[in-house]
Amino acid sequence: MAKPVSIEVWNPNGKYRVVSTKPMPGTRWINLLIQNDCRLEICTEKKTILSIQDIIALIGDKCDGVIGQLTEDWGEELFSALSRAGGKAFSNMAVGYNNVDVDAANKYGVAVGNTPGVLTETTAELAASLSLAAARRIVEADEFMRAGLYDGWLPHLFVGNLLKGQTVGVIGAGRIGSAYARMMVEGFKMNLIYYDLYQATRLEKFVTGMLPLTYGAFLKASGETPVTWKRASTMDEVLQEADIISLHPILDKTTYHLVNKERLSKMKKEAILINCSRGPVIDETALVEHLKHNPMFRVGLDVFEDEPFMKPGLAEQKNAIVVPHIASASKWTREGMATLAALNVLGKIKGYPVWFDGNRVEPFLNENARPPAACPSIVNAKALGLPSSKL
Ligand SMILES: NC(=O)c1ccc[n+]([C@@H]2O[C@H](COP(=O)([O-])OP(=O)(O)OC[C@H]3O[C@@H](n4cnc5c(N)ncnc54)[C@H](O)[C@@H]3O)[C@@H](O)[C@H]2O)c1
Ligand SMILES: O=C(O)[C@H](O)CO
Repeated sequence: MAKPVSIEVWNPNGKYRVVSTKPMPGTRWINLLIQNDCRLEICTEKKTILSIQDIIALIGDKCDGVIGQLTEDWGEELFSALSRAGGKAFSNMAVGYNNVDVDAANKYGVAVGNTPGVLTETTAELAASLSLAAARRIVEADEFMRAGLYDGWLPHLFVGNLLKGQTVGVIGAGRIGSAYARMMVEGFKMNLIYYDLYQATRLEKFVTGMLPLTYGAFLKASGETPVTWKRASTMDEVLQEADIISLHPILDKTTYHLVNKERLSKMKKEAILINCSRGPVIDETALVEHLKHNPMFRVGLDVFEDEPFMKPGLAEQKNAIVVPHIASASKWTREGMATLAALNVLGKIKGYPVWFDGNRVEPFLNENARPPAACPSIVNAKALGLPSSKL
């Protein structure tokens, strides 16, 4: 028998029972659910990561849908419990869904939602922030200053890397990887090399394409050296050529330990590696060793292999900047993620179709208009045979 978990209840007489495993930012998501006849139960338990048993207790005997978090292990046990309770929808409040066993969800006919698009720029901005902080050694310099060690300007004090004219490498040039690439190319006039399984046509066009308004054409017209781009045919090409490399693929079997000991050794000695995707994309133990032996190599990490923990030795490395998985943490984005997650669950409960393009979710985010009668993004829509619509 599962232990009861503390909850806050909204609209107790609502017809549909929806559970959120965490309080989420903003109120729009709450209002949208209760205005649509949902009884909403928000888990207020103090511990950060809920266990499977906690979530089973939250689901209870009758539950129409759950909004959950990337820290939860959504597999056979939870989807069977949700299905037994009559549930048909689950949404992660995240774009990444490597914590979800989609095959198990398919088996129980549960739709799985995620929250693409709304976090693209925010996440890319954190990757850009980490790139700058690592290149200019901002965290080390801040610690030095606060420790009272600054006793005057010196020619060698905290010398870092100039970005302009250097090469930025992007691995996984999807929504976030492309947004980051644009920021670094446009903001710092860096040349671009990227690796992805697919061609990032819009990104390539942005950098140099033939249209009069592209960035490359603009630089040329202003008498500046145009930036260049290259699609690498192997990931190793990016590792060897780039001065800063930012990782933005999904986490799956093909990207687990994509950056390992051997690949680290192919990177330039003074390169910078940024990870705002998922921790296991890097072999973190190998990274710690690499940082120890290459003091001029720097990393900026938002995600970790055994989150919330770091591998032994990482915290002691001065050439590592570490932040606690905050890449999507801007107010607008987090409120938008909550809205998309709630609308995924609500849409399925109401029998709405699935929105035609998870890259164009803006209509759901307009606070002054009623959102489209659709689920913004359901990752297993095809497997479940759910109809899609532009409305
Ligand atoms: N740190 C954070 O807070 C944070 C925030 C948002 C997203 N993320 C992570 O970033 C990921 C990407 O998000 P997105 O919206 O850009 O997704 P996306 O699907 O638009 O982009 C992912 C890209 O990775 C590419 N890819 C897949 N397998 C690859 C491989 N083996 N080698 C190279 N490229 C490969 C895909 O082709 C795609 O272009 C998410 O899945 C999530 O895990 C993290
Ligand atoms: O996948 C995601 O969305 C992030 O990790 C949290 O924003």
